[in-house]
Amino acid sequence: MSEDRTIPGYTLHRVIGRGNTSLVWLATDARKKEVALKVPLPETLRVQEAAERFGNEVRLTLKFRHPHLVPGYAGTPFGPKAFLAIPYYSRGALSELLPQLPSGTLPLPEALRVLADVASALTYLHHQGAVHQDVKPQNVYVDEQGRAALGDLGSAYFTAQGGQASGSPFYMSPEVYHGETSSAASDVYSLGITMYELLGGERPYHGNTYEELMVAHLTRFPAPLLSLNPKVSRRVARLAELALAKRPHDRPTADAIRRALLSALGETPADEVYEDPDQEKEAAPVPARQMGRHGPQSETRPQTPEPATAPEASGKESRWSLFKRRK
Ligand SMILES: Nc1ncnc2c1ncn2[C@@H]1O[C@H](COP(=O)(O)OP(=O)(O)OP(=O)(O)O)[C@@H](O)[C@H]1O
Repeated sequence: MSEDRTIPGYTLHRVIGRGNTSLVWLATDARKKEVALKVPLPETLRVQEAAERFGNEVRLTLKFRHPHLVPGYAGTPFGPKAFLAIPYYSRGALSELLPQLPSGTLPLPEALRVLADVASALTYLHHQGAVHQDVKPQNVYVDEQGRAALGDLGSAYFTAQGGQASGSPFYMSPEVYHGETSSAASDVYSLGITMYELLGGERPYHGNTYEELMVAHLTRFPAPLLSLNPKVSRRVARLAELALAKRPHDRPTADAIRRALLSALGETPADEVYEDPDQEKEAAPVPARQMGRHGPQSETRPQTPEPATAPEASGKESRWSLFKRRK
């Protein structure tokens, strides 16, 4: 990515991050509001799988609306003008925030809150029939109020439409290591690893290579979370351990984890209610096949991308309704 890139409507200030796919700029929009602009790296545009991944992130980020998913303000999924505008989180990703904290970890109530927010985002995605596939602290952003948003939808897809299983080796479920299709339960496994990291202070499995990590995820069992942090409630610890079950159907749902985390915070969990999810799914099917970073190469031609520069804060995009409490 050349650093002289211009994006109409934005003033680019400085580069704040660089991932495998994109360069991230601090920018201001026409109203002088700070935003983060993700712009694909030149190599991303050259490699079809990487370009599809960026395009998928743009399309799904603009599509989904939930208070704990990083929202998309505007974007163009494909081509030399591709970009994605999202909120700027001054503290960076959670993985970057943790080492800056004196204890290297969040105080328990803040960790429970962040995890409850991520579990809430997953509950929403799973309710929509989608899987995230890359849940990890590198993809969680925490705002100044301590509320978390899950980002990086580049690997996400609707299960009904099919997609390529993928993930990050420290967080990837046994079935994905086996090359099987990922499901909501695979996301729950990655959430379980993240729970260990935030509540226990360390990841449950270690390894220096992909193979070592694969062996650990497939054959080992985690230490009891309470032995790492006795302050965690029994119910939350039990669910974190169950989230790491080797068999997907033995794992709890993201919603069960969300409820346990909120209960541990002393709150009465409300049901999450969403507006017309079927209409949403049918409204804009996503050609997100064969997007994986660890799976076999695509044999499927991607569908023709639709132009998708979304108006910023159009007012029509909020399909999510606030949590409602049900008896
Ligand atoms: N909204 C944001 N606010 C502040 N910093 C951000 C934001 N988005 C990304 N960053 C910074 O930019 C870095 C790279 O972003 P990210 O990891 O999303 O890049 P990517 O190339 O899209 O992802 P991947 O490496 O998974 O392909 C992050 O680690 C973080 O430091």
